[in-house]
Amino acid sequence: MTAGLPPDAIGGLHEKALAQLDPAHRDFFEGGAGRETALAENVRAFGRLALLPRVLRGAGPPDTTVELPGARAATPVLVAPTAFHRLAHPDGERATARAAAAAGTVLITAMAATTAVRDVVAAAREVRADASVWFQLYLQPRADVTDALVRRAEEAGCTALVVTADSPVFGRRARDDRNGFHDLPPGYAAENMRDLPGAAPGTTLDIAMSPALSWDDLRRLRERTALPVLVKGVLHPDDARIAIGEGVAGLIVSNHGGRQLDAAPATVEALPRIAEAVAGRVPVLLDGGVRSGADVVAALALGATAVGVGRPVLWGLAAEGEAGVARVLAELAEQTAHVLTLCGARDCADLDRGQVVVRGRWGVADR
Ligand SMILES: Cc1cc2nc3c(=O)[nH]c(=O)nc-3n(C[C@H](O)[C@H](O)[C@H](O)COP(=O)(O)O)c2cc1C
Ligand SMILES: CC(C)CC(=O)C(=O)O
Repeated sequence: MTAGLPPDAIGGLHEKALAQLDPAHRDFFEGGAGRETALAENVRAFGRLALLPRVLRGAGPPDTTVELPGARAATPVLVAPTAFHRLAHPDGERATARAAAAAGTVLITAMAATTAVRDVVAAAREVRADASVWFQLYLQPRADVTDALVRRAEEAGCTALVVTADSPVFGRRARDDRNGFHDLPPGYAAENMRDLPGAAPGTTLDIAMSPALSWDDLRRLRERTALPVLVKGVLHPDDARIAIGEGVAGLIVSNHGGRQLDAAPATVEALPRIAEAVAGRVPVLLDGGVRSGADVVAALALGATAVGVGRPVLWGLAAEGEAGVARVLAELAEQTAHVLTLCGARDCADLDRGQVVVRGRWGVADR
């Protein structure tokens, strides 16, 4: 179990998941790139932050709904895209989709899902007719493959596309190397990759990553879809400005949960400069290391419209399937509402940057 996690519902599910998962799959879900510095820092950076509550504001119970591209969410906690849910639980992405829909939040389903996007959206819509599912996309060097994936996401009923831009090459993950875990085991497949241009009928294509991709490819995508396009994996303020110039509908500040560039900063440390560069023109989301309602509220105060959670959802899924994911999402939503109330906030936007301070570095020295 990760050091420092409190013995709460999420911590309990984490422990249970670790005990139940096949060790190679556990390492795939838990691990990061290189020395796992970015992975650890994402969590630690939140731990360095404290919240300054406002008092006697007559705020009443907070309204936690957030407006997002192609979605209205009941809570600012979204499900970040993660691969291979059927390795965590036999119900896989369907279980995650049902729990996210029941929580009234957005599931960003992964291109590397072990369930086809049409089945993921159908599972979500069984629970809630207006459930929002976004499709996470790695732009493929073959444009006809990207186009086919986008058509699938559109036909399935996804309401936005999330282009992951932080993966010009696959991150080097020591745990996976040690375990020889580089492919899905027999009986599992990246179902979205089946029957694409260039694949023999019935077979799946490998997901390609390419350092040759550029903003031109993103522009090409935008010209071919009416769906809002968000870019995930932005850490540099200049990239945030370029993305806005390219007409993106939103940005996700992310270091891929510490699984790509290990030298990347903690996402919550990158957030204020991105929020400044964006200046409210599009929603800025963040993922990486969010483990509590206080983390969510700190990110909101620093300029995020909403956050994504990756591993905690996988812990819930591995431990208890749909019910486990539901518990994780309910816990984070409740904690968020509670912390907003304690901070005197009316809603998720009723916070400001001055309410977040760095522990040990705020106080006498700053006055
Ligand atoms: C097991 C695992 C698989 C992931 N797969 C993807 C993926 O296929 N596409 C993607 O854009 N991000 C992927 N991510 C990154 C997440 O979307 C997200 O950025 C990260 O998990 C957030 O950090 P957290 O796990 O600390 O919440 C993955 C993360 C994990 C842990
Ligand atoms: C299988 C990969 C494409 C999924 C991924 O992005 C990750 O493991 O971080």
